[in-house]
This record gives sequence, structure tokens and C-alpha cells, in this order.
Amino acid sequence: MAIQTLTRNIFDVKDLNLWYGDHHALKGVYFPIQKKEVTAMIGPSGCGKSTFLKTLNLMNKMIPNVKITGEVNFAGQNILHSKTDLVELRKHVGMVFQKGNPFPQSIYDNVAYGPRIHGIKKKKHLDELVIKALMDVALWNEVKDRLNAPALGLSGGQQQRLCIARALATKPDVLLMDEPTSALDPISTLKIEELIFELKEKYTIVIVTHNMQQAARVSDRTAFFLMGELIEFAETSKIFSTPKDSRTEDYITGRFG
Ligand SMILES: Nc1ncnc2c1ncn2[C@@H]1O[C@H](COP(=O)(O)OP(=O)(O)OP(=O)(O)O)[C@@H](O)[C@H]1O
Repeated sequence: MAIQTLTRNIFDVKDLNLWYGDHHALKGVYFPIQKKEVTAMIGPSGCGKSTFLKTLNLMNKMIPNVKITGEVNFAGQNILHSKTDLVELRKHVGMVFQKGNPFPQSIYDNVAYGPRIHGIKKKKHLDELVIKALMDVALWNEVKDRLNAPALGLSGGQQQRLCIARALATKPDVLLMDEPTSALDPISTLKIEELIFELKEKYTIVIVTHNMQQAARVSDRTAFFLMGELIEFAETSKIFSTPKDSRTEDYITGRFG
């Protein structure tokens, strides 16, 4: 996947439809995602935000009875084609979940996990990647003296930053974040938001959030989903000041439903 050949859109999603059995969860979604920006997805519970996010690295491909049609173009290729190498795709498109989910292993082994899967064995190389990833998430100073300690001994906020470091260790291009702060206290949330701001220098970030202030604070563009449809997608400042669709306005002003 030679991503240098891309235009400013790192993902170009066209007419994406997804069904869970009979349930039509994504309906004709067109969604360009720009490089090195933070794109936020907002919308009421069950509108398809997580489903859309997971489609970007085909996390939902394994679910029985899922049918996906349309195009999810990444690095110039439609990843919905059956030939897509999922391990390779997820090296480029990493994911961080709602609740930090470190493996029951040491801090070091958690971060080294991805590089090892991709065949990196030399300790010196692994050390470099682990240190770099932990520095990138501003966790290095907090853990450098206990790299062999269990990751599950870290605080919730530290665990989430560790999971971000784990995702970054394979040097992805895109980081998908599914409500990454919903289980965190305000200070840990602020740290992750600051981190997102710094990470966008190097990475493209797509974040699902229920917190509209968070979307307004961290993202460049915001997409509003409703019942499986992408209703509006624009610069975040526009979505929150002058939304074009009355349904977007109702949602962001809390008048929804
Ligand atoms: N594995 C699954 N099997 C069947 N239906 C599913 C599955 N995952 C999600 N759905 C359904 O698809 C729809 C969209 O779900 P999704 O999780 O994408 O919404 P969401 O906007 O992320 O919601 P939330 O904000 O509550 O996380 C919902 O109706 C949900 O019940």
C-alpha cells in the first residue's frame, strides 16, 4: 500500500451500505477523509458511527451475516475486495477502543505486540519502537522504570495511552478511535485530547465521540450520522455554528427526538 500516491483524501468511501442480517445499518454513505486531520463522528446511539469506523479497517467483516457493498478506497484500493490482506491493512489503520484493553502482559510486551506480529524480532529495533511509541503518547516518563510490570497495573488513563502506543508501534497512517475517553476522568480525558492534537501532525485520526464539546475541541471536520445515514459533513466550526441540515442543528442543540 503505497500511500504516497494518494491525494489529500486518505480514505474515499463511496455509496457504502452495510447490513447486519436484515438490519440496514449504513445507507449509501459517501465520506472522504482527509490526511492528517482529525475527523469526528457524532450522532445518537445506534446511528452507525462505530459500524462505519470499524468498516475502515474491516473489523466487522468477520461478523456472521454482515453484508457490505460500495467502495472503501484506501491507498488507492477498494479494501472491500476479497483480496485485501487484513493484517497489512490493520498495520496501516490502527484502532483504539472505548475502554483501554491492554493485554495481560507487561507494558513492554503490549507495545511490542504489533511489531512482533509484523516480524520484527531484534531487541534493539523493538526497544526503539517501544520507546518511541511510549514517548509519542507522553507515557514514557511514567513507565520507563517499570517496563516489565503488568500493563493492567496502570491507571485507566495510562492504560488508554498505552493502547494508543500499542496502535502507534506499527507506524500506522490512520488511527481509529471509538469513544476513547468515555471511560476516563476529566484529567485523563484532557490528556488524551491534547495527545490527539499532537498526533495529527503525523497521523490521520477518525474519532467517534458522544461528547460534542470534545468533537468541537479536537476535530477539524465533523460528520453527523442519523439512522445509518451521513446527514452532514463539514468543517467542525461550520457544523457547530451554521449547520445546513435542521436535523444536525436539532442534534447539536440538544433538541433531538
Ligand atoms: N454485531 C452486530 N450485530 C447486529 N447488529 C448490530 C451489530 N453491531 C451493531 N448493530 C446494530 O447496528 C446499528 C448501528 O450500531 P453502531 O454500534 O454502529 O451505532 P453507534 O452509532 O456507534 O451507537 P453507540 O453510540 O450507541 O455506540 C444499531 O442498530 C446496532 O444495534
